Amino acid sequence: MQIMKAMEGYRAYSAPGKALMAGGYLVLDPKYRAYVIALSARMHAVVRAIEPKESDEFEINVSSSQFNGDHWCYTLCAETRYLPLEKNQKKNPFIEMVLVNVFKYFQPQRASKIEVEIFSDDGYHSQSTSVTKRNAFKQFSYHGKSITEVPKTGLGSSAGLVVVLTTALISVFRDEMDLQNVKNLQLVHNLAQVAHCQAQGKVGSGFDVAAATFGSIVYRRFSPQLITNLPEHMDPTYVTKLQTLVDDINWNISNARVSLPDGLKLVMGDVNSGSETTKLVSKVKCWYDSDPVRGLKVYQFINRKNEEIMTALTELNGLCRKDPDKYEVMLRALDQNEESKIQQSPEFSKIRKAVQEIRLKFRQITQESGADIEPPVQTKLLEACSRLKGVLTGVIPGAGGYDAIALIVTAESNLQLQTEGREEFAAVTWLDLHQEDVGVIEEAPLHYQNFIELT
Ligand SMILES: Nc1ncnc2c1ncn2[C@@H]1O[C@H](COP(=O)(O)OP(=O)(O)O)[C@@H](O)[C@H]1O
Ligand SMILES: C[C@@](O)(CCOP(=O)(O)OP(=O)(O)O)CC(=O)O
Repeated sequence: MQIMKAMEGYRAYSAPGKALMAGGYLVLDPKYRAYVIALSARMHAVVRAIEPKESDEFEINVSSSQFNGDHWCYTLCAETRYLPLEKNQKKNPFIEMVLVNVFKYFQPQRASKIEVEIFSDDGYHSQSTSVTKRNAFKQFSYHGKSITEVPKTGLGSSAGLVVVLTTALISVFRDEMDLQNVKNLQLVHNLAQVAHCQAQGKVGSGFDVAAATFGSIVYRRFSPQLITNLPEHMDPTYVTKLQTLVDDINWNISNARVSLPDGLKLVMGDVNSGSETTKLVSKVKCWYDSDPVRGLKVYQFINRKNEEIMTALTELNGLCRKDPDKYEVMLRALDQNEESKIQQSPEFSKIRKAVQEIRLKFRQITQESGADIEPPVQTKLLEACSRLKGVLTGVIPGAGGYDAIALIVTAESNLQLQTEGREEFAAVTWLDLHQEDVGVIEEAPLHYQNFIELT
């Protein structure tokens, strides 16, 4: 009772990370669709508005205490058109751009102090020297370094942060924030895309923000001009243009919810190095532009294969509902690595063949563009993985490179056990993650209290 009282006025939200299983590079163009899996690693925000304030200045304190006690303290007010100022000139462009856009969109007048606590699940960062703290509901890792210094695994921490923080702040300005309501999700998504693009200083495809909002989806992007056409923040027309963009314009994105077929799960293996997506993207763009006719042909080929994968996954979803016995036999064949039986399943064969063809094309692009999309060491690793029991297929998700690998495997398989002590898997840490259907959700504020260090 005492605790419940102390939690009054708090709200909590979480949003998932992502793995782009099919559609890397192509998804930058609205012509092509991508298959995006939302992950169980989540970013969390607990928010409380303490009203009202004597002055007309809002004060927004954001803390991320897992990262050596990181915190940012912003002030802003209507007179300065909600330009956020950080007390100690500490930079966090993602937090800053969320504040700019949410405040400009809502134009709140009655100043208040707002406190937000950010938490992030383990999957987002390498955990080498962290300390675990837990309560009865959740546990988080605490690092001795600041957020910019802890190595990332590439699951989309900034997109998760932007989505969850946007949601938390909207909940301060809106009484109703039901996240089952599509309109509310669209509001979160649109504001978060604008903030994320502005913070990154570029317009990516936005699949990470879409997955953090909507969950596992087949995604088609918005036209980049929707965001690049916005004027500067201080332009007097920014507010109305932002409001129109967020509320009235059809972004034409696709975000149809998907789920891996029953009995299959996603496994991610961190290879502990990482790649710079921006550099890879610009090298691939140069390659494409050097011969656009050929580039288009290659993209169209890869796109057909991406679509084949998506169709086969849908067919598997149907099969496991219509003929669960047959489906079960197929899964057991995968579990036992019985090649002749696996080949009798047209869906499994289609997925494996399409992935092989896509990977082959990306290896060619790797050679021709100099962008390490599938470097030989990752090819070797994926080949070794494909020989393990229970593995349907595997890719280097997203932009590829030296990032984590993603495998689709049977729910029963245990890769940790199969790979332990084996030389060819020495570089891999299997991440404790799974696919999740849903995007941003409301959480119980009570679950984020009184964390105790494990000894
Ligand atoms: N837990 C967190 N607390 C505060 N800021 C965070 C957190 N996680 C991510 N960020 C912000 O996102 C940035 C990382 O974004 P980015 O380089 O795009 O990585 P990613 O690929 O994981 O999204 C950090 O430098 C920081 O500004
Ligand atoms: C090349 C891309 O299509 C996919 C990149 O996927 P990653 O998952 O590698 O992305 P980051 O988290 O931004 O590093 C670019 C894009 O879609 O924006």
